[in-house]
Amino acid sequence: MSLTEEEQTALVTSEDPHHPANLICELCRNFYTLGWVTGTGGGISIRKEEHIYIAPSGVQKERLEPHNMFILDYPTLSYLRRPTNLKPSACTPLFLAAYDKGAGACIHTHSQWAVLVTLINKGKKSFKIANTEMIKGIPRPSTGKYYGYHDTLEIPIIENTAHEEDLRDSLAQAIKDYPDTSAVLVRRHGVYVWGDTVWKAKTQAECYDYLFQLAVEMTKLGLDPAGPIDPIEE
Ligand SMILES: CSC[C@@H](O)[C@@H](O)C(=O)COP(=O)(O)O
Ligand SMILES: [Zn+2]
Repeated sequence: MSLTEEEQTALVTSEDPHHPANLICELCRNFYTLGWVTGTGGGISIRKEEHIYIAPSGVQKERLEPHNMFILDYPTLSYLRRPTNLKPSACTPLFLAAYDKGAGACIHTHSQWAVLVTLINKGKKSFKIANTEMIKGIPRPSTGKYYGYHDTLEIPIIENTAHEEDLRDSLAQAIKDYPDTSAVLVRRHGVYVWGDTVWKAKTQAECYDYLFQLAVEMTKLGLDPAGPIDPIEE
């Protein structure tokens, strides 16, 4: 299905700040200030009905414009819009793995806290944290609710590859092996976080980044992020 130039332009032109083409630009500017998408790394993709919006590859994410966006028809995966002078993000196959899980949006950060938490868990295939308030910001699909304060949150860690797109199979496998997760850590690289909506993906990414930083700082203090609550001395 090929669209006319005018039809393609209409898909990325809107005054609505919540339009995916506008929202990707705004959120990347926000995420840049957090150190999540610096140096062209990281990004976000948003699904609107059968259209998936994807930013171009190798560009400064904090300087994106709505007319830079690629649009994929889902699930046919045919491009409805391909800016001629750009390539789609190398994260595209990984974003698609999240959409296959039913996501409404997927965020990829290069947060240093995500990288460090994979290093304090070197040799391990997952990161665990428990008994921490912000765990309650993460949904638990098997219960249809959210994790509780006393739950143990477990996030899979996959090994990085030379090229982003080569992560797809191991990320898809991690999603299958951890049905209650909404994030996959990539060792020495960053994290992918997805949510039912762009706002859930955003708040979940914020909760995860908080938990990653807390785990790193706890470990520096000799505390176990997945440890029990200490008894109160009478
Ligand atoms: C600084 S290079 C970073 C990339 O290799 C990759 O890890 C990344 O997250 C962004 O890929 P991109 O294709 O630019 O969207
Ligand atoms: Zn990356």
